[in-house]
Amino acid sequence: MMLGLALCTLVAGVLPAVAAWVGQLIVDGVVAAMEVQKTTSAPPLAQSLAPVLWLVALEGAVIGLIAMAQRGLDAQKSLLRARLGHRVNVMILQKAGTLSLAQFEDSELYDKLTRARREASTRPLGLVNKTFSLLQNAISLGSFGVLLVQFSPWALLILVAGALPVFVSEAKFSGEAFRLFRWRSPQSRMQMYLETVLAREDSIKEVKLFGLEGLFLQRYRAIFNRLFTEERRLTLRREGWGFALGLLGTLTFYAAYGWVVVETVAGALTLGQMTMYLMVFKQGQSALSASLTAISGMYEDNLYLSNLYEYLEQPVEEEAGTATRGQTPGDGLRFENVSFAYPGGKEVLHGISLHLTPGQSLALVGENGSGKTTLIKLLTRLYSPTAGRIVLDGTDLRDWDAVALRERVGVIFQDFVRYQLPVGENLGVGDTHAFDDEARWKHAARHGMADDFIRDMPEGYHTQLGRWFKNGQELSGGQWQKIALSRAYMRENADILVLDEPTAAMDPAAEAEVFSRFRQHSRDKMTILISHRFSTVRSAEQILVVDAGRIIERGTHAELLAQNGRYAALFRLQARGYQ
Ligand SMILES: Nc1ncnc2c1ncn2[C@@H]1O[C@H](COP(=O)(O)OP(=O)(O)OP(=O)(O)O)[C@@H](O)[C@H]1O
Repeated sequence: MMLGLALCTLVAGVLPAVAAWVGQLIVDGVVAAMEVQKTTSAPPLAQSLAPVLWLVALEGAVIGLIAMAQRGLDAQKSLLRARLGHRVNVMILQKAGTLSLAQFEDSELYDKLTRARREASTRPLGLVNKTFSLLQNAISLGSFGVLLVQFSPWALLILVAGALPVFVSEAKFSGEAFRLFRWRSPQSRMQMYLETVLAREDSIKEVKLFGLEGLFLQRYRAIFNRLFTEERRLTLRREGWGFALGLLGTLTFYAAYGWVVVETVAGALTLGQMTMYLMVFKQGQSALSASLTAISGMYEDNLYLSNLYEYLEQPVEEEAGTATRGQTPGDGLRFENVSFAYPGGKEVLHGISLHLTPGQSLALVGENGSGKTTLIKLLTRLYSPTAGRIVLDGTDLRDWDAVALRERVGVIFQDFVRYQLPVGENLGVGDTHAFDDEARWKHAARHGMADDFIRDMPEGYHTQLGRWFKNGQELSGGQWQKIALSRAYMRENADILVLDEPTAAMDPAAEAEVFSRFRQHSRDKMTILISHRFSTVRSAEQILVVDAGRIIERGTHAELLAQNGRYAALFRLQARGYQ
């Protein structure tokens, strides 16, 4: 493809000069033929016409070739655009996959990612296109130069002098445009966010009911107006200067025009040469300004690409661990004096210690924001403790091989993802090895109590979920939770199962059933359950009460009731509600 591009560029670059030269031959040929026809001993008309007509045909052929090369260039460029855009997008997404959760939550990095994505498909291609356009125009310019120098080297100089000021101002404004783009990037992100809220099915319900359209749209407009003021200022200045300095180009053209006319009338140039020089000067001017525009455009593209490089070169945490087995298999999971603060935040977990042996069940209870989910994020190594350590089978989590660890832990978070995919694949994501395995989907769905309603769906396990795609079905909150639960059952090899509020949206009968199945299924596994419902928590072998990042009570349900502390108080409160 690159070879084709280079060839077409060469042809499209050289031929315009050839066309101008043939044009000169034609005019001179015509003038000569007319002279001959005026004499008394004129040969037959056809004889004088033939050479000129051949030249006309040649000119036609050259123009045809230029058109062909130009088309060839366009076709190859648009294919390149598709491929290059895709390649860059894949690079961006691949990189996103290696970033840690903490990096994702860092707004500055997120900003880089969004900016990179927004410019991804256009800038790299722009750079390639401009390189070829520069090459093509430089070749044209070179060949025009060869012709023009024969008239006068001064003409060449005038040509260059006329174009330079526009170039300098363009380069300056490119830099300014880029700085503006960077400056407004947080606001643009807010705009994108508002667009999402106003136009996506998952938020539109609330937006409508609360009547937020006007409010959000107003905010959207306000951001636009603020950004637009800056943009208008820059555009007006850019175009104003472009026009004023561009006039210089027109001026030099007409000066050269006058000069060529004078020379022709004085007899130094033939009519054909005059036509050729005018054409060469005109086209040379546009080739030169196209080259210079390409250079300043390349500079601008490079500025934007620097943002892409910055993002791609973002250091990622090394996954240094290699252990696939623990030092003391069967020891289970230990938190040893673990404390944690989110990056840039204050400490949210303080000195947490716990021990969970294989086959044991643990429940975490505590107020909103007490740190339960955070504890699970540490266990799954989405974050690392700021102090203390977490040990699985005698080996620090940090020393575990990432894949081996992932295989052992199955987690369903409160805010599990509702994939806009067929229902079967929504289960399959629970185990990438069995992503397409229908038998495993069904097995998991039976455990998670999702099998019944899935079979009633129009296309069973192949029914599309969500509203983004054709025939997508929406599920109820409880049904979604059953899907999430089944997803956890897909992880057959995991021996640590974590459910973070898995049944909040289920009806009581379903919830009771879910837990009796869960216990049966996970007899030999370690289970951690987070719930605000004491009916689900009470049967756990170990219950931890978390308060403001500390474990304040621990024991079985009976022990905790006997202690008559926070747990007992909360339990009675909830029990009273049911009486
Ligand atoms: N990504 C985050 N970055 C910074 N702080 C966070 C983040 N996630 C949670 N926090 C803070 O950490 C604390 C504990 O949050 P966590 O989600 O662990 O609570 P929780 O006990 O699971 O609450 P809930 O019962 O509401 O689910 C809260 O004060 C919260 O503001």
